[in-house]
Parts: sequence; structure tokens; C-alpha cells
Amino acid sequence: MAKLDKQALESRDSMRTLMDEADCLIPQARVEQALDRMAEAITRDLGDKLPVFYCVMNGGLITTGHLLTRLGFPLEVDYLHATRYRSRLSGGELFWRVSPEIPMAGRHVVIVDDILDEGATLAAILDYCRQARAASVTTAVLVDKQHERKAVPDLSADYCGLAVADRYVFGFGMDYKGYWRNAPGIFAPKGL
Ligand SMILES: O=P(O)(O)OC[C@H]1O[C@H](OP(=O)(O)OP(=O)(O)O)[C@H](O)[C@@H]1O
Ligand SMILES: Nc1nc2[nH]cnc2c(=O)[nH]1
Repeated sequence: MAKLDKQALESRDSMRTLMDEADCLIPQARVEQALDRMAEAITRDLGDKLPVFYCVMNGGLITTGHLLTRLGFPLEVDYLHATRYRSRLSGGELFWRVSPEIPMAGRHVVIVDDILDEGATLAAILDYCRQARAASVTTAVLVDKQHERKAVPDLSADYCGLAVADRYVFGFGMDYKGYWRNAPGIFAPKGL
């Protein structure tokens, strides 16, 4: 097996240290409970509407997977990829990498993402869904970061699992510089 080069070794070691020292803000058990509550509410509201769920890649991947297995009704799944952080710690212009494939017109659309932070991503996706003439659009995010910097005042998701402190968080789909989307809970780097 090929050996890791010097840069890869440094990344591996610094990412291990980051995780070792990180603060666990929300352990996995609490994340799972939040997902249960979200699934219950979504089932109540959309269970007979044959909705289409759109995962916002990449961050929404883990939340979408965990949520979907809790939903016992017929639905379709698609994804879109819009990113404005691109492995950095602050957001820039929204870049659409992949548009959805299943047409939204006349459908009950559910957008699933990991985090609502400043909300520019969700606001742009909502505009897209409205222009695509969805019959209804609802939004589900695992965490809503608590601060006063929302792109649209009072922007919130229809289904939100947990509130999270105003720190850069990772885990459960959210990355730190591209790594640790696989961390089983919600974490923040020490001192950040
Ligand atoms: O509310 P906002 O401030 O707009 O930020 C939220 C968005 O940021 C993250 O995506 P990111 O741009 O990091 O892309 P990724 O999902 O591929 O990591 C996250 O998955 C949300 O989609
Ligand atoms: N990983 C990660 N992505 C984000 N996108 C917007 N805010 C955040 C955050 O706190 N963490």
C-alpha cells in the first residue's frame, strides 16, 4: 500500500489532534432524539403528500440518511449541491455544483440540510424551489446556529433538530476543513 506523503501525514495528525481536543457540544444520543422528533413532525405533516426530499450535499448527507430511515411513508429522494464555505470556515458566494434532477413543479418539496447558519444557502435554495413552481416547500435542518447574523431576518427552518452555540461546528455531516463529517455528534474545535 502506498505511503502517505508528508502533507497527508501532517493533515492526518492535525485532524486527530483536533478531534482529541474538541468540545462535544451535542452527543450522538441527543442528536438521535432530535432526529426522532423531526421525523415525527414530518410524518404528521407530510406523510400523505408523496413528497420529494432533496438532500443539500455535502453537509446534508448524514442528516438526510438518518432522517429518511425514520420515515415510514412513500417518498422520493434527490439531491442538490450548493456550497458557499467550500472547506473554509467562513461563507462566500453560493456556488451551485449540481441542480436537482427530479422536477419540483407541483410537488411537495422538503429540503434537508445539516446546518442553518447565516441562512444564505437556504434562502437561495428556497428561491430556486419557488421558481421551479413547487406545490409547497418545507425545510428541515439538524442544527440552527444561534446568532443575529441571519441573511434574512428571523429566517428559520420548518423542522429544526437542535439549537447550537455560535461556534464553528463539525460532525454529523458538517466538516472541519473537509474532515470529520463522520464524527458521531456535534463538536467544536477547542478555542474556536
Ligand atoms: O446558513 P449558511 O451560512 O449559508 O451555511 C449553511 C451551509 O453551509 C454548509 O455548506 P457548505 O457551503 O460548507 O458546503 P458543504 O455542505 O459541501 O460542506 C452547510 O452544509 C449548509 O448548506
Ligand atoms: N461545518 C460547518 N459548516 C458550516 N456552514 C455554516 N456554518 C457552519 C459550521 O459551523 N460548520
